[in-house]
Amino acid sequence: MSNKILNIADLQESASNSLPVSVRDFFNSGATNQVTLHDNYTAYGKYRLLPRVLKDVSKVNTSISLFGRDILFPLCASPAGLQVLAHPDGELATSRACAKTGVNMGVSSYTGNPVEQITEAGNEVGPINHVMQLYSMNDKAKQERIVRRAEAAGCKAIFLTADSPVLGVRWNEWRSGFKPPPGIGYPMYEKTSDEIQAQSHDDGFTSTNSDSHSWATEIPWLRSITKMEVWIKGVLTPEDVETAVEYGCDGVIISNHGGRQLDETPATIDALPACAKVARGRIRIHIDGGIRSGADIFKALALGAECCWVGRPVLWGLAHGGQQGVELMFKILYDDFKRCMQLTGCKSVSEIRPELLAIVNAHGPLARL
Ligand SMILES: Cc1cc2nc3c(=O)[nH]c(=O)nc-3n(C[C@H](O)[C@H](O)[C@H](O)COP(=O)(O)O)c2cc1C
Ligand SMILES: CCCCC(=O)C(=O)O
Repeated sequence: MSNKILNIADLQESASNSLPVSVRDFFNSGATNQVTLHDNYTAYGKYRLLPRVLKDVSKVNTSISLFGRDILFPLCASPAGLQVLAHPDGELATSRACAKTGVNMGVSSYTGNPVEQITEAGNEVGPINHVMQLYSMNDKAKQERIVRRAEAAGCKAIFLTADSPVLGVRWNEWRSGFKPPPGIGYPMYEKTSDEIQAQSHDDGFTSTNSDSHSWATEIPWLRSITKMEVWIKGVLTPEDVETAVEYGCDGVIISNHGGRQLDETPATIDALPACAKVARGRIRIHIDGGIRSGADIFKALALGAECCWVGRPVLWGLAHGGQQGVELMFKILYDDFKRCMQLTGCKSVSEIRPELLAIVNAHGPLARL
């Protein structure tokens, strides 16, 4: 194996070779037949880029503004749980790497490190904004404590994950009896290692999080207890974008949880255009799932997303080399995205438009969007 890491596939290979099989499978797998996991990557392949040539691209501005601050380029770290299984520094390393790179970080409520330490670790390195991911929980007082701790720690938004009233069908996790090794707790859930060890991963999730959640119970309540922005993570339809607008949410993340929840949902890049169409500037639209190259980021922006997020690439970066591995992951995608902008003739992110994409048509020439 070449030890040169030039792209995300190289990073995945390096990480996958270094992790115990049950952790590797927990990170890399999706639900049921892995259909959506696979579609998330491959659906990007149906689009082709239509460059405009002879443009002065000597000065390219890749930045966008998010939570009141410019970030280096339109990519941030999705909230993914249990990063301490990829590297002992876990979320602290991710936070430092995001700050060093100049992008934002989502903190999973299944973090192995408390949010206060995560935001502090990043802030010591440089400017960074964090968002706190949240599930609807049975114990509302505990859920409120997570929100209040996140706000006090400086988080800018809640990402309420809406696609997980129960966990997806995870055959690999059930076969391997996956759970974190002893010694790891969930500090946001106030769960000790002993409590975690006493249950299966699936039972732990189900007994803690709520399958009786609803827009009406969650959103006004969140609004009443926090000034942070409220975003919905896991939206795939224009109908749910419209509902998020009605409930006054600040943004939605078009996401199928990286193919880990309901299998056979559409690839997020396929769900995006209809969602962006109904948003009409009334709500912010971000996307995650299967983004592995600068061209993928470019395509998502051309189809209406304001910003992209990556989950597994962060975990692979961590497993490959801790903070430096995550920085390497972001550098690969930043360089790739910048070059993609230059080669398509875009000087700023606002110039990335649908006219620069075509769609592959199996029965004839490329179709313009
Ligand atoms: C190991 C792992 C753990 C995750 N944990 C959470 C979580 O705790 N909360 C959540 O909302 N999403 C979680 N996600 C989903 C990510 O936030 C994100 O939606 C997904 O990973 C994006 O797809 P990608 O991995 O293809 O980039 C997790 C994903 C992975 C791979
Ligand atoms: C560590 C629990 C993370 C739950 C989750 O959201 C996932 O596995 O996708």
